[in-house]
Amino acid sequence: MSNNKKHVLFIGAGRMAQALIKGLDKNEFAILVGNNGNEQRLRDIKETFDVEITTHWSQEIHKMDIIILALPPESHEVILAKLSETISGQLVITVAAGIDPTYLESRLPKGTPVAWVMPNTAAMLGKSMTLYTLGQHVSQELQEWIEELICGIGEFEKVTEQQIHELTAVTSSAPAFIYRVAEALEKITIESGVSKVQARKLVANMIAGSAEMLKTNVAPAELADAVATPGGSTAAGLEVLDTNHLDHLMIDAIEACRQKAMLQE
Ligand SMILES: NC(=O)C1=CN([C@@H]2O[C@H](COP(=O)(O)OP(=O)(O)OC[C@H]3O[C@@H](n4cnc5c(N)ncnc54)[C@H](O)[C@@H]3O)[C@@H](O)[C@H]2O)C=CC1
Ligand SMILES: O=C(O)[C@@H]1CCC=N1
Repeated sequence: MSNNKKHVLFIGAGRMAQALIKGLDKNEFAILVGNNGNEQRLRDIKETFDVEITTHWSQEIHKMDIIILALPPESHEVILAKLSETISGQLVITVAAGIDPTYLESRLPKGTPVAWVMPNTAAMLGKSMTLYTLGQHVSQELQEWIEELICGIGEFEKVTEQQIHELTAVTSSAPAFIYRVAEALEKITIESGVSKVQARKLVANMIAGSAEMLKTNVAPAELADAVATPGGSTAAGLEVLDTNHLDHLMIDAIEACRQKAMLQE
């Protein structure tokens, strides 16, 4: 390990930890991964991502610069209590829905620098849309570390604590909504007699192209209008979506995510 690398400990080795580990620049960060005792999972991660693992993470805290909590929200209480016994100024980051800097600061020693980073699973391809916000004790240098960490996994925006509470559903949960849409379209595509591979290519590239169009900053309604030739076929499909209030369905789905995240603290 080069001494110039920042030493990062992941506590939690599930899907989000793995997405982040895959996306992070190993030239910048020396990664150590621990969990709550699933040693096979740790061995798999070591083999897959070529990182270090530990079965006793609490003994490694003093060597770390950054600690990333990639745990279920409800596991934080216990882990933060354990962490408090050994921590001495390291930066603590959580990626958990509903666990904000105020929560972290109230359970860690006074003055501990903390941050809330909200990525999505596209981190594993360096394509996450990540939100972040800082606690009260994060220096300019530590903020730069955080941005170095998250720029490796995609795009990011600094927002307020309240905004992460509200927008986790959009940037981190809603990818699952898009995958549901993709699943339905793939099924329909396969019914036309193309192979699964062809169906994936058609649907994935259609969604990727649409995302690129959105990035041009033209309004979604205008983009939809441009697809819907007057008197043409697309308008008939849009009418079905509008009559069935796709927008209301989306609001309800986002609200359900928000309510659940609030209950998890
Ligand atoms: N999956 C996603 O797309 C996103 C997840 N998140 C957040 O990431 C966190 C983890 O979610 P996933 O990776 O999806 O869940 P997961 O169930 O795949 O992984 C959770 C990991 O935490 C470990 N763990 C649980 N309790 C522990 C404890 N007491 N000590 C040490 N390790 C413990 C488990 O062994 C497992 O490795 C959650 O807080 C979630 O809100 C945030 C953004 C997106
Ligand atoms: O489903 C969850 O609870 C996590 C948080 C946002 C995305 N996945």
